[in-house]
Order: sequence, then structure tokens, then C-alpha cells
Amino acid sequence: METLEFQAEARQLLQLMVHSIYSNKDIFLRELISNASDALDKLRLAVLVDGLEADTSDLHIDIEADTEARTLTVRDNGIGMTRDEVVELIGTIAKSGTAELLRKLRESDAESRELIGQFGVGFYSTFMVADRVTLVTRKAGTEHGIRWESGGEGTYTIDDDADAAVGTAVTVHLRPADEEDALFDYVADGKIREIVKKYSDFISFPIRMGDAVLNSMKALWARPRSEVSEEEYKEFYRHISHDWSDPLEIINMKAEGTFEYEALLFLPTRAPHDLFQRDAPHGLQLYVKRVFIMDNSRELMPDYLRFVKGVVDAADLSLNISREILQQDRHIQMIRRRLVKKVLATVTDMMSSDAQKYRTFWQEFGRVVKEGLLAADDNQKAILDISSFASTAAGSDAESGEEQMTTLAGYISRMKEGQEEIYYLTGESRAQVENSPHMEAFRAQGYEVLLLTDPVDEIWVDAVADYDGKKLQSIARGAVDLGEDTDEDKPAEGEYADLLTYLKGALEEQVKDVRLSHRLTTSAACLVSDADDMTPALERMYRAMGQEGPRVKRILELNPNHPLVTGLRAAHEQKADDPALPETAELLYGTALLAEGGDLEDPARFAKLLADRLARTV
Ligand SMILES: Nc1ncnc2c1ncn2[C@@H]1O[C@H](COP(=O)(O)OP(=O)(O)OP(=O)(O)O)[C@@H](O)[C@H]1O
Repeated sequence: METLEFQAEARQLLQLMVHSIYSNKDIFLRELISNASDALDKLRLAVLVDGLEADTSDLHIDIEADTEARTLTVRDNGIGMTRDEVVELIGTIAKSGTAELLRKLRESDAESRELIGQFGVGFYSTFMVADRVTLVTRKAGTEHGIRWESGGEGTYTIDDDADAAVGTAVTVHLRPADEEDALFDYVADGKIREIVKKYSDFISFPIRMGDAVLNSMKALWARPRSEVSEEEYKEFYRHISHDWSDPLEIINMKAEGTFEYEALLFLPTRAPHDLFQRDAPHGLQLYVKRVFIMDNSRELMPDYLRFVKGVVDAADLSLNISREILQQDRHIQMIRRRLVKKVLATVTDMMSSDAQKYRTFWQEFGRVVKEGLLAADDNQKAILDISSFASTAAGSDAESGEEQMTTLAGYISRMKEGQEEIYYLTGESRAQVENSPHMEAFRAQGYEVLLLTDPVDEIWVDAVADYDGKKLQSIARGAVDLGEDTDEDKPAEGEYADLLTYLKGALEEQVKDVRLSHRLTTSAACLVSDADDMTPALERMYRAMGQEGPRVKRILELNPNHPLVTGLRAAHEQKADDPALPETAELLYGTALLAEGGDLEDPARFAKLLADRLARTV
């Protein structure tokens, strides 16, 4: 027998269990049954796909209660675990993001339950009700069993067990019942039945106690919606998603005829913590005629809907279909198209039927959904329809402080007379974008501007040509002509020609052009990108991803009504070779860069030039 230590994070999670931060302790049984059910699915699959030799004719879960010894055993004849797997799967928490969650958990008590709901606690939840847990397991296809035991403190023991049957048996040694602490008598027949019925009724294998089968085993997705209670849907959602909060929306689908399938989809209420992790699993499980085939089915949903959870049960696929074949299967592609349409349509309905719900959805998943705009397929319009954005016209809600958002349709309905384009500005934060000099003329003349601050916004705006015939136009790119100030400005162009030529030469390294601006009212200068050039934010993103590209030069625009610019022109006229001029040009450029939140190439030099100038004025 060997005594081993739990990994540090596992120890912390166990601590939380032992000191019971959950009020609902009943769920430990659900977790054990859920694991057993997964193990049965895995065995069936190993036989089907990998040709493992094992008997799958009587897959089941047994619950045994010993009232005298006060133990409860959940036994399955599923895949089982090897010694290494027990150490790896039970002794450690491999899930990404767990360390981070645990840290947050320690920091905030109030939010604890919310937070911990983001990752299932699984097997460890047994320590809410037990002072000792024994796990005896034997992997299908191996000769020897393993016996694992722990009191939930820092260590566990592990030993060989020659008698173990294929599968896994988990025995919890119950602590004394304490109903005040919601620690019920879990060896009582009635309590066990109640929990199974409530949480695990839909499990597709028989859950037996003695001769009785406790669950109905009815596939939830195959039942008409009117016959399934909200509670049942919620439990099923928890089973497949490991998310403890309720789903935001439940979607049923059924298709008959040439391609038969049933689907039960869920939109979660909250984004999982690994939403943006590269290899985070997708949320759909594939079944074929009620038999679990695989989870994480990326073929059934595009990446931008990877957060959708649920089950798709297809009738016309082979049971031992592989992922490779799935990718090319016509049925799957057709099903996927329908699922996407349905999800988008559901969100569209939500916008009119329950605005608050839609807001929650968009706040949690908008950033992901917008990734769908990058592929210019026929869903682009539908995605734009359900997208909403911060805007200069929509401030924050005075009461809730919640940021108001607008749809593109809403924006268009408010467009000014003669306005042809949808104006937007991208950047890293709302404050930065709102206060950017580019905004000045637009604000002064009452044009609404969309404030796009998600990283993905930098990219999709280039993939979307227009919405409803209205082009999307960045106010920091290309020339701007708001059409109202051109006449007065015309004479200025000539007066400034010399200065502009001079500055173009002096700032040759930094910018590709210098011109007068139509967008500034108060700032002296700003930088804009050429219509087809990459924006600096996008450049930064590529650099962050390790792709070093050439630096794209931008255009410096000057405000001809600003005293700094008029002064500079006068100085240049008087003494074109004044050595202070190039420095002023550099300062002007640097200030424009800072004002939009950009990074100076040589901040120390900028600071020195500025300090020298200031020194002369004090
Ligand atoms: N009865 C079982 N048979 C075979 N393997 C099991 C069994 N119970 C647990 N395991 C293995 O141990 C792993 C960890 O289980 P645990 O319940 O802690 O987490 P989980 O089921 O992966 O996810 P969650 O924490 O969300 O429930 C499982 O993923 C599974 O590989």
C-alpha cells in the first residue's frame, strides 16, 4: 500500500468540500451517478470503436445502502481506471483555470457559490457527506484492480485489489446525519429514490437499487416539450454542461424525413471561464439513435457558437462513425446548418420577447458570436441582426449603471439626414475611444458613432461590407467629409501648403502624409489610417500573436484652427530652418499618438523634448 499526497489545488478544493460551502449536499449522489454513466458510455464506445473485448449487454449502475455500516456504494460496470488514471484523475485537478478560480474563491466569499458553479466539483463532492471514501476500480481489458481510499485531508492511499470487478465502485462512509446542516440520511431508501428521480432520471442506463430500477431512462430530447418539466431540463443541462447555474434558453428541434434528428440545445446564462482558451471543448454531444457517440462535437457547431450546450441525436449515422468521417458527412453538415439557423433565430426572438435576457446573452457571448462575422457566409446578416454595440448615442443607464447598447437597425433609424455611412471607432476601452480626437467633429455635429472595443471588432469590420446597404466607416480611417465645413476650409489648404510639405519631410520616418483635418475641433492633431491599411490596434494584436509585420505608416491630420498649428505655420514662414521646428513637429506627432491611447516609440526622448520646452515657459 502506498500513501500519496493530493496535488495542492486538489487539496484546496477538498478543503472547500469538507467545510462545505454548498448548502445542497444531495448533489454528491448525482455526481457519482453522472461519472458512472460517463464510464458506461466510454466502455460501450471502446467496444464499438476500438474493438475492445468486453461484455456490454448489461450496462448498469447499482446503488447499495448499508444502514448499519452507514455506507452508500455507487457501482458501475463501465470502463474503470488503471492505477495511473486513478492518481491522475482523482489525485489532481487537471482542468485549466481551476487554480485561478480557487484564488478568486478565497478572495470573495459572497461570490463563492457563483464561482464554483463554473466548474463541476465532481467526485470531491462526496466529502461533503463522508469522512472517508473508498474507490475500487478495474479498467476493462486489464487483470488487476486498484483500491483507493481517503479521508479528504491531505493524503490518500492506493493499493492493488485482486478481487475488483471491471468497472468502478465508490463507497462513501457517511458522516452522521445532521438535518440542520442539510446533511440528510443518505442510506434511507426514500432519500435515495428522491435524489435519483430528481437529478438523474434521464440517465440512459438503469440505476438499480436491489431489484428496483429507480430512473425512467427516457431520453429527454426525444420527449415532447410539454411533457418535460423545467426542473428536468435544468438537471439535464447540469449533467451535460457541468454548469450549476440554470440555462438561459432551452431549444428543442426535431426533423423528420430524409435526415432524421432530434436536438436539445441550451444557451448558458454565463460564459465559461475557458471560453477563449484555444482547445476548450465545444458543448455538443452527438448521439446516434439514443447511443452516446462523442462529446465535444466540433463538427456540429461553428466555433463562434462553441458555448451552445446540448445533445444532437441523429438517426442516419453509423454507430462507429469517427471524427474524421464526421467532418465530411453530408448529414452532419446539413444538421449543423439547421442548428446554427435555429440558434440565431432564437436569439432574434429573444431580442423582442425578453430584452433583458438578450442583454445577458450578448454581454456574455457577444464577443464570441462576432467571430462569426469573419466568415462571409449567408449567416453574416443574421449575426449582424442580433449584434449590439456601445455607441455615443447610448450612454449608461442612470439607475443600473449598465451600458446601453444599440443594434445596427437602431443606429440606422437615428442616422442624420444625408448620412450615408455607419460610423464607428475601434479601440481598447470605451473611455479611450470616446475621448479620442477622431471623435471631435462627429460629436460637434451630432453624428452617432459606434464604440467598438472588443479585440474581435478590429477584425470583423473589415469582413463586413455593409449593413442594409449602409457602409461601415471607421472615423479613424480614410478621409472624412462631413459635408458641412468644406467651404470655409478651402482657403486654408493653400495657406498651409508649405507647412504640410515641410512636416511631411520632417516626419518622414513616422507618417506617410500630413494633411488638414475635417475631424478636429479642439485637438491640434490626430493620426488616421489609410482606408485600406491595417489599424495600429490590429498591428498590435498580430504582434501579440507573434507575427511581426512591417509597421504601417499613418497620416497626420492637423487642425488648422488650433493655435499650435497656426503658430507653427507662422514660425515656419518666418524661419524655415529654425532648429526648434523639427522638434515641434515631433512633439505634435507624439501628442497625437498619445491622445488616441497609442504607444510612443521612444517615450524617453519625447519626455525630454517636452520637458525642455516646458522649462522655457515656466
Ligand atoms: N465511475 C467512474 N468510472 C471511471 N472513471 C471515473 C469514474 N468516476 C470518475 N472517473 C474519472 O475521474 C475523472 C474526474 O472525475 P470528477 O467527477 O472529479 O470530474 P469530471 O466528472 O471529469 O467533471 P466534473 O468535475 O465536472 O464532474 C473523470 O473525468 C473520470 O475520468
